[in-house]
Amino acid sequence: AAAAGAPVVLWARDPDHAREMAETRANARHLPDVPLATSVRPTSALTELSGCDAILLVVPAQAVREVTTALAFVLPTHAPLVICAKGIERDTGFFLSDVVADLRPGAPVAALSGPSFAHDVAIGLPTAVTLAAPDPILAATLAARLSGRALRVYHSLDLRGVEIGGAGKNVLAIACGAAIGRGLGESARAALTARGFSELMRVARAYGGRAETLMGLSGLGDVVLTCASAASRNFAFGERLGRGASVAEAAGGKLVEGAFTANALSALARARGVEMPIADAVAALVAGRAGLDETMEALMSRPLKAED
Ligand SMILES: NC(=O)C1=CN([C@@H]2O[C@H](COP(=O)(O)OP(=O)(O)OC[C@H]3O[C@@H](n4cnc5c(N)ncnc54)[C@H](OP(=O)(O)O)[C@@H]3O)[C@@H](O)[C@H]2O)C=CC1
Ligand SMILES: O=C(CO)COP(=O)(O)O
Repeated sequence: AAAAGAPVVLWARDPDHAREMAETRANARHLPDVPLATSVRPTSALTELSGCDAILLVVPAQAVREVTTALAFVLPTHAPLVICAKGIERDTGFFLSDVVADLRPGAPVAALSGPSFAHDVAIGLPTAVTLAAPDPILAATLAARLSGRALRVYHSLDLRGVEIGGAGKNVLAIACGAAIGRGLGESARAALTARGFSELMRVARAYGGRAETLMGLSGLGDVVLTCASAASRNFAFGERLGRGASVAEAAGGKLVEGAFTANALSALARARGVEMPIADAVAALVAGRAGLDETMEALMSRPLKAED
């Protein structure tokens, strides 16, 4: 947002962290080698967001409800909230836009998603993402305001499709990482990526998402990035599981959104009669209901069918 020319209030929950960022003009905890742009003003006072005309909600998916609840007290109803997390609420199975709509009824909501490692964006490497909102003017306006020299923000009306692509790709990345960690090879990774993508298309269709959205940046684009890169926390988590680590060891204290999302995604699919065997397998793996070899065996012995 700062690179696109906006003055930015950067809220952090920890007052010491906000103070340190304001003093050092860097975020040593999360992006240590990237100086803060001069137009970024760190704070830990939520009330300082009340004058902002758009909010980027960049917290883990499972924290969206807590932070939105607090924000609802300070934001005017017309201020759009842009969800940047990729996941599904584990306890309720809600899409994140439904969590936000629940807490801020009638307020504008959008989602920003796509292939974009935070560090790449922060240092100004070329990146393209999608901003979706049901309101076409809001989607186009927010996308234009966030786009800059290095970050291209496309806009879309398909909020559900964008949310499903972002949440689902993390689950697929775990499957791909596990296959690589177990030594199953690049061909297995490609098979899991393609068949997993087909699962995402099916579940998105069942929830009203458009195929074009899934084939775009927030779907295929992010599947390609996350399933192929060891820099992805979800992929790296899967890779460590594949090498025999326990779930806790594999996570290593890092945020692994796919591990929180897999079960909820499987349940959403089942509720609409959609088959997602790869997501089911990841859900079983991260819950400790099945081992990796057993999971692969079950996937490989599924009845053959026409490719869909
Ligand atoms: N990192 C990346 O490259 C990308 C991440 N995303 C998505 O963005 C989301 C956040 O990921 P990421 O930024 O990496 O995660 P982090 O773990 O770095 O957390 C982001 C921020 O959220 C804060 N936070 C966590 N829990 C709470 C809470 N309960 N209340 C208030 N603040 C909280 C953290 O604060 P504190 O520092 O105090 O812990 C931190 O500043 C995820 O859904 C991820 O999938 C999407 C694209 C790229
Ligand atoms: O969403 C991301 C890139 O688009 C980041 O993925 P990880 O959370 O797996 O690191």
